[in-house]
Amino acid sequence: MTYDLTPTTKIENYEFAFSGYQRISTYLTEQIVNQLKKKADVTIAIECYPGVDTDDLKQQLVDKLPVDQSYFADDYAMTPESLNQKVADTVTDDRVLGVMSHYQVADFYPDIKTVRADIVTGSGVTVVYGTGATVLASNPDILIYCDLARWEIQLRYRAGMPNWQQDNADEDPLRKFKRGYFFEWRMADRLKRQLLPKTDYLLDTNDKSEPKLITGKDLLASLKVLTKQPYRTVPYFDASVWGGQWMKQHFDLPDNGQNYGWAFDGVPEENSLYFQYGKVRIEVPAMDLMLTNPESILGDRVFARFGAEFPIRFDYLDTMSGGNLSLQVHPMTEYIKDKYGMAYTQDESYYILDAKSDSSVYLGLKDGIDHKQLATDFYKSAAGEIKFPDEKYVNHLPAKKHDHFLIPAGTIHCGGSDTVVLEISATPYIFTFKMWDWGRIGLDGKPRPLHVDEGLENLQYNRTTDWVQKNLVNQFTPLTTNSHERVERTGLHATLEFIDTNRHWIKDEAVLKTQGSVNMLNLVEGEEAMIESTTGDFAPFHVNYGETFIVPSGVKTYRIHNLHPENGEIGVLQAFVKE
Ligand SMILES: O=P(O)(O)OC[C@H]1O[C@@H](O)[C@@H](O)[C@@H](O)[C@@H]1O
Repeated sequence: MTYDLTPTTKIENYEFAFSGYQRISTYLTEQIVNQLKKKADVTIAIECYPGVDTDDLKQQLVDKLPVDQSYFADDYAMTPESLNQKVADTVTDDRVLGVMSHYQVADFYPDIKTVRADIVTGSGVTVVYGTGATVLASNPDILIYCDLARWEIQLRYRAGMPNWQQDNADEDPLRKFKRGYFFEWRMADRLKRQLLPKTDYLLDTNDKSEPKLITGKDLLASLKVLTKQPYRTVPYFDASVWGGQWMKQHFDLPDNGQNYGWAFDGVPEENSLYFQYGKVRIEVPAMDLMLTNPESILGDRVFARFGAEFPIRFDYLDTMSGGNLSLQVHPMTEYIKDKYGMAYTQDESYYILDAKSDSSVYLGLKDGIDHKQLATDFYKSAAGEIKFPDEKYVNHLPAKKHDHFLIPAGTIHCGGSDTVVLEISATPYIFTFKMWDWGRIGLDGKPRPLHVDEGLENLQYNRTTDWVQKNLVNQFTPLTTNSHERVERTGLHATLEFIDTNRHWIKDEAVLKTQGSVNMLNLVEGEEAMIESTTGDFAPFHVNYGETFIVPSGVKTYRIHNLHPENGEIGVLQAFVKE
């Protein structure tokens, strides 16, 4: 078996799952007719995640229903000019970074009394659709939620989709993404959290030509299933200026004509989930699970600390036959809080999944360097006057398979070429202050944005060679050894980072504890393994080499079974939030 690109949870008992607008509109028409037998006036609200194709929705669904009047919610939102004024502090002028917004969708509908009254008094069948439909029609007879995954939104941005209420089809996709990340998705997720528990139907609009409809109850029941068993998110892959060829070969990825640098496999804020209902497969954002079941997934302790946010992120950085990442720094906790409104920072680590003889990691400063000169050289290299003399300032360390480099925020770092990194980090991932990008241009033909000022403000000058070796490189502590397994703690940094990682080398089988936290794991050595319930509560769950999987806190204990003991030990990396 190779890496599964479409991990799917099969749902056995469900009411129905329809695909295609025709089938969906026929069904909804029947529901409207049924409602009309009970009452004279029926209101339907179709709430849309920003990015849903509302023209399509109108033509293919709204116009096909027996409707007396329809309202496109977005038409009643404030003008783009007023909206931009209102969110200027959140969106900012930076190309990459904004400030986490506190907005609610309703904040952008300041003047809707009249239309609300019209909707309430309208006779016959009224449909309100768009982002903010439920702000206009807050108590509909039928509520439909149109969902869309973040990766699909990003692909649509790149293909020219504007942001919500904007006319920015041609804008830099980095800026569109920033607007989504800091503003639109936060606001939409807040509304979604209120609506999912009461929605009558979920419309999956990821595939424009083949939308799918299930009941809200079935969605909630399906999400509940995942709170009691291991599961995987649907991975996605993206090219990068430094990207490599390893994932293409090892994960059997389609040829994209260039490279794959990134794999998002274990970023619950961005990835999605697949559920199978008979012949119909539904895709929903993995955020839906967080928004509806945060305590069961995270565990009380982690939920109390992070709220409905999944705090651990696994992703891949593949530079095999590619280039170096940028030389970079992440913000310290106080800085990210004060400047970007984030509750915790981008603490990281690089687990080396595969390497060549020349693989390396840049980590921490050298001893005895001149700090002023360092800053001058960063500015000069940013201005294109010199090539940054990294060998003068930054440690360049050899990296081999199964090494683990810890990268608490404030530490200068960079992954070298010819390396496959499994990044095991805190969830934030765009707070990267690039300080030197090796003088190259990005895939879009422009230099990638540098943040030298911010980087210098956060650089920890005391993290030099000795400290780095003693604190950040292969800090392995043996925990237990028995006839079935060897367990070692491999990271992350003991006091500076909140994630712990244990590595289990399993001969035949071993029982793991969730440690009162959600667990995120990856099979870092061995072809395949089976995750089994110690209490018979879930069916055996199969994992292949390199797959990231999640075990909810409530599972408490689970067995990992080496399916090929004759081939030697398997290695499993287990991450959790430490006590
Ligand atoms: O920023 P580039 O050079 O693409 O580096 C790739 C990535 O490296 C990782 O360590 C993370 O810090 C990411 O936030 C970063 O974006």
